[in-house]
Amino acid sequence: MDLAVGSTNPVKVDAVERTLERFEPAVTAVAVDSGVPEQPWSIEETVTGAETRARRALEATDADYGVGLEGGVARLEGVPGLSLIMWAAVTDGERLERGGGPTLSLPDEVAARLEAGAELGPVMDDRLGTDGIAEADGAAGVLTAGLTSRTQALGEAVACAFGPFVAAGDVTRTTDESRCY
Ligand SMILES: O=c1[nH]c(=O)c2ncn([C@@H]3O[C@H](COP(=O)(O)OP(=O)(O)OP(=O)(O)O)[C@@H](O)[C@H]3O)c2[nH]1
Ligand SMILES: [Mg+2]
Repeated sequence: MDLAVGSTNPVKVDAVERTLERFEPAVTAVAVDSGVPEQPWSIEETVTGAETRARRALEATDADYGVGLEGGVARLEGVPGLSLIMWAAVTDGERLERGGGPTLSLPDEVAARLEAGAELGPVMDDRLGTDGIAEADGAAGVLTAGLTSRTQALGEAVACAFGPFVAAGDVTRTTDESRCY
């Protein structure tokens, strides 16, 4: 099974490879424009970014599926403050499915800097004195003290978006006698 991921961020590629390893996919990372701001500021923008990445990754390759992953922030109804959200989208060129990943609250001082127009990754790096936390544990890992990680969290979104294709019987586990199709 060939997959095209609409990002060259190794955390996103890793999330796809780990979640779907049972299908032994050949994964190609494709740099694509998400079509949304660098820092998505709503569920809608985040979902749209994931969808656009999935479609453009598939268009750029002859993969079986395009996978898009987008992180964003949003003020969620019923949840105080600003939340980190993440969404995945998977398309086979005809059908597109979406899945959400874990959500967590961002510290008020981080929220204030994002409100002022900053991007989450750089803000986290500045707070932690790191370089490229978004391509490592991520805010998801740091803010949960390692109980999860950005890779693991994004992997849950991938599972929710790819699952419908598996449940529909479009994809089967690779074994000696059968193959993904
Ligand atoms: O430290 C972080 N931990 C996270 O858990 C996380 N989730 C999202 N972001 C940040 O939100 C913006 C859009 O995210 P994003 O989907 O564009 O990802 P990205 O920019 O890292 O990769 P990519 O654009 O090369 O695919 C970027 O500023 C990301 O840094 C995170 N930063
Ligand atoms: Mg980005």
